[in-house]
Amino acid sequence: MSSNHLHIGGIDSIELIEKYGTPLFVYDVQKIRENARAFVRTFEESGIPFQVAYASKAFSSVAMLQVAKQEKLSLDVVSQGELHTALEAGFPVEKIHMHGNNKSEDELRMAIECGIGCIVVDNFHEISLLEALVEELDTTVQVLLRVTPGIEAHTHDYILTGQEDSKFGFDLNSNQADKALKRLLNLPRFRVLGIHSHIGSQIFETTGFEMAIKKLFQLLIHWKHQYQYDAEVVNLGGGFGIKYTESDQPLPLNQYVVTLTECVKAEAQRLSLSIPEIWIEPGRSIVGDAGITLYTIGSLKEVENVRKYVSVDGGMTDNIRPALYQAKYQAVVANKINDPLIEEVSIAGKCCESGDMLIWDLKTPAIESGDFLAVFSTGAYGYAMASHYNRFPKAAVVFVENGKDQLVVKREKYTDLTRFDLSYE
Ligand SMILES: Cc1ncc(COP(=O)(O)O)c(C=O)c1O
Ligand SMILES: N[C@@H](CCCC[NH3+])C(=O)O
Repeated sequence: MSSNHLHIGGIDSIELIEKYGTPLFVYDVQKIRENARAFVRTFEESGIPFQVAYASKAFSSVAMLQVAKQEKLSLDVVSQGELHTALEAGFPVEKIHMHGNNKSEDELRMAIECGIGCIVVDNFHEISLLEALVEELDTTVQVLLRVTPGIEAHTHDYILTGQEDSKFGFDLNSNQADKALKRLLNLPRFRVLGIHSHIGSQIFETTGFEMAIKKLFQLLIHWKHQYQYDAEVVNLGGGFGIKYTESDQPLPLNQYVVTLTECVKAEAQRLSLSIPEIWIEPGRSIVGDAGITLYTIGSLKEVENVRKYVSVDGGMTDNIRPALYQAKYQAVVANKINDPLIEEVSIAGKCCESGDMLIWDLKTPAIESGDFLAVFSTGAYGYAMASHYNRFPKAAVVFVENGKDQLVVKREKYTDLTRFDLSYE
């Protein structure tokens, strides 16, 4: 173990590189557990019945979902593939919630047939599909109604979801949500558990959540008076921000829950409504800061008086976020963590795209080819959004915990890339 090497979960990152190669995603499992427990513990302290559903879109793999299961979380899936992964992981199906703005009949059938806990209904087309399916399968289904509360959270436009002009959910202002509820209440095979709203992702302030809660409670009191309908569940979605760089100032995770539960209690009291069960769906805030990506540094190019490009053996294929959202990341040279920072470089990926840049203007020690770069907080929407662009095989994923490392997703081989190709001679 060298003191000049980055250690992750008590393990020397360079030893991990020697063992598994690069690019490599490494997750500190203890950190995942701490994040999950911060949410769960704070809910327990609030006295409000709750579910913390891990949004598996942030990082879905069998091992990850097994950790979520061990932490007694529920699960949010948005596709048949995510549901399949959950079932492979042995995740309790009654604790799985299914999302999606365009769920196919096949997806809905699979969800109902496996006994999913609840389907978050997004639109009228889906209600029709579900209606036919529950008749055909002679069964019942529990649903939440996803509404768009008309809140503009302060985050990147592409990760906003709660505004009126959105592809997700039933709009509150045009009475779509009322129409959907009325329709569902007339369908005896449907049990409407309550409502769902998700205002966006990577949100630091609690104001947006509080505004959403107020809007949702206005809806609940209206529904109570108008349709004698009492919601059992209010799902407030995910979106809790994490620290990527020094300029990010997220709240401690428990603080989000304290604010949400206090606001719920106050609204329920003000409107004389009983306190519903509160569900949340954090993804990024459970796995984001638990993941680090390790790369090998290859070519170096100096554009005189402009910048120095340092290229790594991954890039937009394992982390599309800088290209997609101008996301910023912090990184260190993993084999020189105590060396003085004397250079300023920009980290380029390996793809044939000028936009494949991971970090601009990073302060580093003197860099040489063969050094290793560790990019922090890549645990969410990194591997999950990985692609095969330029036919790069997907990276491997390793979990570290209690001083031990374990491969949990194998590195793809070149033969995996042509596995589905058929010849045309
Ligand atoms: C409906 C829903 N729930 C939960 C999440 C998870 O969000 P985050 O990873 O920001 O917590 C998302 C993604 O933004 C989402 O669309
Ligand atoms: N994928 C996005 C967040 C949106 C995900 C879910 N609605 C990100 O990397 O930040």
